[in-house]
Amino acid sequence: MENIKAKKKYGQNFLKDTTVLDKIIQSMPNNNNYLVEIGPGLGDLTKNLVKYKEMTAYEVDTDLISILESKFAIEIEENRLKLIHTDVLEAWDKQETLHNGKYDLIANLPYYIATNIILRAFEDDNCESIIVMIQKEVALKFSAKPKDKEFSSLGVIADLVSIESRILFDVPPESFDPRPKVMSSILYIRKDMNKSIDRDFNKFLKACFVQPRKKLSKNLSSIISKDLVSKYYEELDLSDNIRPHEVSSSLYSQLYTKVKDGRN
Ligand SMILES: C[S@@+](CC[C@H](N)C(=O)[O-])C[C@H]1O[C@@H](n2cnc3c(N)ncnc32)[C@H](O)[C@@H]1O
Repeated sequence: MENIKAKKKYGQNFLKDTTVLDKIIQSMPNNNNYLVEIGPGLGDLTKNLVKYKEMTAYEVDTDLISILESKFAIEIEENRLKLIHTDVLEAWDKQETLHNGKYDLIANLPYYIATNIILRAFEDDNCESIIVMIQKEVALKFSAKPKDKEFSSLGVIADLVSIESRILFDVPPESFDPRPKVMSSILYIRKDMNKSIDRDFNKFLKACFVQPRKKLSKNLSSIISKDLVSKYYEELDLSDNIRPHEVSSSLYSQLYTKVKDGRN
């Protein structure tokens, strides 16, 4: 590895296993979309991606930016790679999209903000596919289906915005330098470009799953009155004993519409 110390605060675990790098490249969707990478790090994944497509990479770490600028001087000069020095979440706050045109997001994400990044990518209307390395435990949540024990607010949202969401393969700690403490997985999500999610829906879901093993009705009564809970349960034909992970995504969507309309 270059003479650089990985920074914990930026979630830096550099992917060094070339077999895994090849497998990520093989997982790239076969389409004409532009590519966006978040956190190119030392550029090992970037080097492989830029061979196939024009792309933009967002990196927050100043030290890495100067390494990347000299490593990819030719690609930057030829406009095949655009390197943007910023916190990607701030970029999303400013411009709502990471690219003005349909794109796929490919990244080995910093674990400390991986969930936020995926949720932001769901809201970004130009982002079609998401192929990201994240902590396995979080990948299981995003790919879980109703009745799975991992089914949570993240599974509901992923289910509602996507045509497909699944784990492609696992990656062990030995594939990185430095090694993370946890197992990682590559998560693949193909969004349904006709669907979009109301930002407050996520807050509503968090309340529904606040005590995941308790009855959903109990969690709901912290945001609406018990009378309204009973009314909506009757209208949607929900059993009083139902637990949050047993409710389908479409029922959550209907329940949210009722709660929202009830407030207006
Ligand atoms: C897990 S490392 C992956 C590095 C490289 N892509 C690889 O696979 O070896 C995460 C990368 O995200 C960068 N990063 C962390 N927080 C970021 C943020 N808020 N915005 C943009 N990049 C960020 C880190 O500096 C680091 O380069």
